Amino acid sequence: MTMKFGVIGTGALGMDHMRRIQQTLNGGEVVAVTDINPEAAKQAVADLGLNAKVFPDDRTLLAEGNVDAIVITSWGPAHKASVLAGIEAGKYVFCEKPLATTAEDCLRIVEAEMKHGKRLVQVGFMRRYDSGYIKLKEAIENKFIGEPLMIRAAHRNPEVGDSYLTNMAITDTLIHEIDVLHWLVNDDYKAVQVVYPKKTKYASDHLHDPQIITLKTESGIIITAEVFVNCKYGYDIQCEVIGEEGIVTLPEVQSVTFRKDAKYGVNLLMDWKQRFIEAYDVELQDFIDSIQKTGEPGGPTSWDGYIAAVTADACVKAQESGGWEPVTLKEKPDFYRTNQ
Ligand SMILES: NC(=O)C1=CN([C@@H]2O[C@H](COP(=O)(O)OP(=O)(O)OC[C@H]3O[C@@H](n4cnc5c(N)ncnc54)[C@H](O)[C@@H]3O)[C@@H](O)[C@H]2O)C=CC1
Ligand SMILES: O=C1[C@H](O)[C@H](O)[C@@H](O)[C@H](O)[C@H]1O
Repeated sequence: MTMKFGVIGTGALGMDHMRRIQQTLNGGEVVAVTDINPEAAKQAVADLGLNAKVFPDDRTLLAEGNVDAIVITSWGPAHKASVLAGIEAGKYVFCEKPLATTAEDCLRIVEAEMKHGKRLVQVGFMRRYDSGYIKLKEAIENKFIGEPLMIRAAHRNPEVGDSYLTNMAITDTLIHEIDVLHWLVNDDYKAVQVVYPKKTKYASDHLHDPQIITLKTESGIIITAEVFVNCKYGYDIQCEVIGEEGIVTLPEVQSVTFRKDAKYGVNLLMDWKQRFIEAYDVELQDFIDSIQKTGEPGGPTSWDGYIAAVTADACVKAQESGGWEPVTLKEKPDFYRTNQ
């Protein structure tokens, strides 16, 4: 049975997801699209050769698009309304990060999904599907390094534009580490702190860059995560878990080693789109397969989206205060207590 998708937001990632649904994955088809820029939606249909109808907005698409599921790849502030509309219509929802821009709005989504009575929502935290992070999690779960004690992470972009603001280092960029790192060690965050090292000359006047975020978990693990979005040299994601008996490190991106012009080295990526390209495929294929097999998506839930939002809120507060800020989560509902 082919899953009929409606896509809300036909920009960069929307195009990527439509392309993978149509050309790479099994069991899905894009039959409806919408964008606040209607020309962008029409162009997407033409460029991808879709047999899809363009709708004026998400609600009309849900009402008339004859879809089984929606993919939300609009701007973050628009996600909440589309997620709630999808749940109200009883449709499955794949929502790109963030689930919503505030913890309060994530709770509204949690309440709506629980009221509906079964899980409909998967959040696009694709690093959980990356083979490197999966290998890290397996090593930790198998006690290969003993108990994890510390994590050192780095999220580096070659450069960002003037529209990139200090808080986006948390809400847009670190949000990936916020989700994947507590999943990695199966622990909750307790408190966070942000410090600003010496600023790079390549950062806009208004932007603190780099930033170092320290996260403390309930079991006492200390995570230091560097966000450096004008590092110039490449798009570089690092993660090292230090345990009682050893260390496990996220594998480097595969590249040929070269010897040329009296140099020896490897190529680094410059574009985030390539770094987790397989994980994007796997997360969406899992969304399709899990729904067809169990009637529910199997990936990161609305509750994971809530955890990320609460933690991000604390980090943004810590950017201002310079001190430790608590991460205070509500009790996890049984509705979301499934093995992931
Ligand atoms: N998982 C990941 O690694 C990544 C996730 N993202 C997330 O994906 C989402 C989209 O990001 P990009 O594609 O880079 O942005 P983009 O700006 O390229 O595309 C967003 C599109 O959504 C449209 N849009 C905005 N509000 C809308 C609304 N209310 N209804 C319908 N369309 C609307 C815009 O017109 C635009 O065409 C963001 O939430 C972003 O955080 C983006 C990059 C990577
Ligand atoms: O979600 C993303 C991308 O996946 C990159 O990892 C980040 O660097 C970027 O800021 C954000 O849009």
